[in-house]
Amino acid sequence: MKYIIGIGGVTNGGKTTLTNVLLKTLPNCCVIHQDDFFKPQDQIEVGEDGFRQWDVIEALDMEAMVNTVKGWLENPVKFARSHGVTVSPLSEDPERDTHILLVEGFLIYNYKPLAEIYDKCYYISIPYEECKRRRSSRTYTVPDPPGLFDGHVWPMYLKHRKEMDNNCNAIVYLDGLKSKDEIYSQVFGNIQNTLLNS
Ligand SMILES: Nc1ncnc2c1ncn2[C@@H]1O[C@H](COP(=O)(O)OP(=O)(O)O)[C@@H](O)[C@H]1O
Ligand SMILES: NC(=O)c1ccc[n+]([C@@H]2O[C@H](COP(=O)(O)O)[C@@H](O)[C@H]2O)c1
Repeated sequence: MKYIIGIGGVTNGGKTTLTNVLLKTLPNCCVIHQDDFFKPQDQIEVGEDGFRQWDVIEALDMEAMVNTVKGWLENPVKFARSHGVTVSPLSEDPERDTHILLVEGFLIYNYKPLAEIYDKCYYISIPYEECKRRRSSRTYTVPDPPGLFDGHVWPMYLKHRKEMDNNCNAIVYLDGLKSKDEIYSQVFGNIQNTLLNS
C-alpha cells in the first residue's frame, strides 16, 4: 500500500521538525521537501513592492516536484534506495507492504495537481508574533532583506491560507505552539489509526 502524507504549514511553523521525527519512526518512509524546488534567485520576480517574490507558487518548480512524487508512486522501493532509505519487507507479499511518502512544505496545498495527490493532509499554524520571532533567527540560502516578513511573507501566507481553505476540506490543523513532542504524538497516533483502518 502506498500512502502520501502532506505536512504543510506556515513558514517556521515546525514542518521540518515534525517531518524529521516521523521519517525516523514510520516504516519505509521517504520525504520530498518543497524547499528543494525553489527556482534560482535570478528567476524570482521582483514585485512592485521591491521584494523578490519568494512566497508565491511561481517561485517554485512545481512541475518538477509533482514529477518527483510520481517517481515515488511508480516505484517506492527504487525511490527509497536511491535516496538512501533502507527498505524492509513488512509482509510476505511485497505488493501489500506499506510505503509512506511525506511531502513537506509551505505551499503544498496551493497547487492543484499536488493538492489532489494526498491520502492525508496536516497543516501547522502559529500566530504572527511567534512566526516573526522564529523567522528572524533563521537564515535562508538568500537571507531575508529588511521588511520582507511584513511586506511579503505574512501577507502572502494570509492570501494562500484563504485559497487553501477553499481547495481542501480534509486537512487536520495542528497548533504549532504546542511542544514538538505533543505535535509529533498527535500526528503519529493519527497516522497509525488511519493505517490500521485502511
Ligand atoms: N513545537 C515547537 N515549539 C517551539 N519551537 C519549535 C517547534 N517546532 C519547531 N520549532 C522551532 O522553530 C524553528 C523552525 O522550525 P522548522 O521545523 O524548521 O519550521 P518549518 O520547516 O515549518 O519552516 C526551529 O528553530 C525549530 O526548532
Ligand atoms: N530555500 C530558498 O532558496 C529560499 C530563498 C529565499 C526565501 N526562502 C523562504 O523559504 C520560506 C519557505 O520555507 P519554510 O517553510 O521552510 O520557512 C518562504 O517563506 C521563503 O521566503 C527560501
